[in-house]
Amino acid sequence: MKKATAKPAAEQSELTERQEITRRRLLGAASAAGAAGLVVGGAGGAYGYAAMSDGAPLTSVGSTAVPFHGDHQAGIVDPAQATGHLVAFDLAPGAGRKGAAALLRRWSAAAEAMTAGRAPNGDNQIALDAGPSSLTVTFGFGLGFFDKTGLNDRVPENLAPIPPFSSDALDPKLSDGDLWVQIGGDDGLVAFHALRVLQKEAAGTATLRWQMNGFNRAPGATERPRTPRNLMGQIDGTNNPKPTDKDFAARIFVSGQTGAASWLNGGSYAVVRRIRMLLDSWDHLSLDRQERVIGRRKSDGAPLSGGTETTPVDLNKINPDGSLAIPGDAHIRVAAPASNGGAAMLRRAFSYHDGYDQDGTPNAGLLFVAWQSDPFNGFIKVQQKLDRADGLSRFIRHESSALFAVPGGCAPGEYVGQRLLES
Ligand SMILES: C=CC1=C(C)c2cc3[nH]c(cc4nc(cc5[nH]c(cc1n2)c(C)c5CCC(=O)O)C(CCC(=O)O)=C4C)c(C)c3C=C
Ligand SMILES: [Fe+2]
Repeated sequence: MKKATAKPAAEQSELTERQEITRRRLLGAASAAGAAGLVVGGAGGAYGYAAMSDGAPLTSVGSTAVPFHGDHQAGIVDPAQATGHLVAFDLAPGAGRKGAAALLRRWSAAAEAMTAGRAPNGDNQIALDAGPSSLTVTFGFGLGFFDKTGLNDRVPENLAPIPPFSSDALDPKLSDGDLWVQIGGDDGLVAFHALRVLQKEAAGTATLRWQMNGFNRAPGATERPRTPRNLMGQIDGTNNPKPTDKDFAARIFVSGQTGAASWLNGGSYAVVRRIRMLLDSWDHLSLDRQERVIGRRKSDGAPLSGGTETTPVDLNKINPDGSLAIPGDAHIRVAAPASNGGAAMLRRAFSYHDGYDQDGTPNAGLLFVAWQSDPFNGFIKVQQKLDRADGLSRFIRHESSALFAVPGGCAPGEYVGQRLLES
């Protein structure tokens, strides 16, 4: 990383005139390219960052920074980046509340520096030449965290084990965990750098339980910002709740908690499921069958009830032959809030590919991350329905599962989770 060059938004006035001009140009170019291509950070927006060493600005990809500080942690509302690492740790015996607090303080300091494009303490220089590249680092707590830190009386009521589903094929070694870190960045080295730094900071306090590596399309790969595609080739993420929806904050972020769980206000719950795609079976389906399994066209994501990608789905539309335009077991029918008493979540996924099994089948699929203020009225309710009735079930396998309480964001000088660990 270029040392000590990126500034948090509050310190923008310290930028040199040249940096400021470049920053404005980057922001102007980004807004001209369309809002969908911009990150929206926890504190109210990404800022273009012109890291300078020899007078040349970084590209817009490298120079874009997502503020670490804010009401909510970054990495929830921002578009998923090109590279993602999901990592779970278990607290070491004896680490306790004091050790956990010190770790969160170290992690927050390192994350704050790296997301602003600065080198963290004891840097390993993996990302030395790069700007922040939309790096986000998001921290969450699993049920075991509260037990090992003696904070059982502060467990929020919705942080309960996810019930089993009939189609589950879960690997316990790849599930759960005391602490969770989600890292996302638009540059692979920047994301790996963050992973290594945080892993080193954990030494002696927490051990790695599982790690999953994911990816998405890189910014600039399409002629205009588009909804991501998954490894089945579908446009995936269209009907997510939008920050402009009037109930968006209530659906995604925890609020109104009093007493023991008030530390979680401004936070959220993350459900993490590694879902393998049975791609060989999927590829045998005709395009027509594939589209009817989801209920949308593959080419442009338009619902089979008509229109374009963003046209509202008409679940009641009947074809001329009397059949439902969106089949009865189509994924979007079964998953829709209208079919689940209004239950909704914000899906922010990465694809993964971990090589091939011995029989040649690809070990690939979706690192599904769903954000909601109440997992029982979000992921769990919808998955209970999908488990019974989704036409997509035959082509996917849930292999890992975890639920984390994700605290709200922190202010400068604070660390993530401080309200829990120090009150
Ligand atoms: C429990 C929740 C969900 C799981 C698990 C899930 C897995 C999964 N989904 C796709 C592909 C698509 N999903 C789409 C829409 C969609 N999916 C869910 C929930 C889960 N998906 C919801 C709530 C919705 C929105 C439904 C609606 O209101 O219309 C789509 C269509 C495009 C979109 O709206 O995002 C695709 C494609 C895969 C491949 C998958 C597991 C691997
Ligand atoms: Fe889905």
